[in-house]
Amino acid sequence: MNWKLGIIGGSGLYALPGLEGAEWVTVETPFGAPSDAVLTGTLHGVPLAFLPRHGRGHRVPPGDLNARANIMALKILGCTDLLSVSAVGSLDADMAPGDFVVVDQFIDRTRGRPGSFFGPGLVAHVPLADPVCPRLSAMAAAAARAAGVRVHDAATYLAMEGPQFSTRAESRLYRQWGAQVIGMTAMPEARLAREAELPYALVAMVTDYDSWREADDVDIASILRVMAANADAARTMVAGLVQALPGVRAASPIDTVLDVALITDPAVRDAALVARLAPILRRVTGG
Ligand SMILES: CSC[C@H]1O[C@H](OP(=O)(O)O)[C@H](O)[C@@H]1O
Ligand SMILES: Nc1ncnc2[nH]cnc12
Repeated sequence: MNWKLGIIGGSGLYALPGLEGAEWVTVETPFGAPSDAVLTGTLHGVPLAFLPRHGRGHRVPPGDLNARANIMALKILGCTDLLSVSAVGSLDADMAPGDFVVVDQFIDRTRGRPGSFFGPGLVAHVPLADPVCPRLSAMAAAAARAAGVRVHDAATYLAMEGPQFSTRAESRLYRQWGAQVIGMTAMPEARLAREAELPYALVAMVTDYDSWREADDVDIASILRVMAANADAARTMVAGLVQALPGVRAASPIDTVLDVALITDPAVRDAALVARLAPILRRVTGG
């Protein structure tokens, strides 16, 4: 088995019961501490590493998430692929609370969040035209369907800064932009996963209709109710997904994006930043 699936659990998904050899592991990263310890173990023979995005008990607000540490921790643990699970509001009348939406595009409206592992002294420009992994997304969609959930196979996710929900005018504007679901966390997470050469899929669980639909104004109490039901379905989806993984993981083009993305001449690279990025650069530099 050459898969190791990293799972980032969003609002309502703070643990993954039923793992064999389950252990909460504390991981330090060169970018600081992730949101919490990482639950490791195997499920149906597949190694998993589960990180509750906001920490157990939901302590970290979206704008304070250390997404670099979260992604780096899963990279350090040897994850090959990342499945992210998030609660979202719907901007599309057809995407109803309780539905799962497999996101394939993003509009990033977050502000001031550290959005790259790279920086002065080591510049990389990874492609992001197709920001998610089609293979993992398709398998997650199939597993969600098998879990009895209504699934939408593609959608654009608008990442807002939060933590407040959108005004009605913002919500209407995002609909005009073609966004179909809205959340506060998948960016810069998805772009960092790409920089870390980790194929990433996002299953968004619809909890509400956001603010554009006046009859169904978003409120946290109803979100929490839907989230509880969604979380059970998400756990069933994960169990189905790991059982459907092919025995041998074929290489993905995302595994090697840094081969062409790193632009800084090795002679002038910043040694300290190179060292900080060791878990990501090891494959490229052979170190
Ligand atoms: C509890 S509703 C708002 C909250 O839920 C989503 O978090 P996540 O993506 O981690 O499931 C949304 O982005 C907000 O952070
Ligand atoms: N309406 C909404 N806006 C932003 N994030 C959300 N997460 C769940 N519902 C949301």
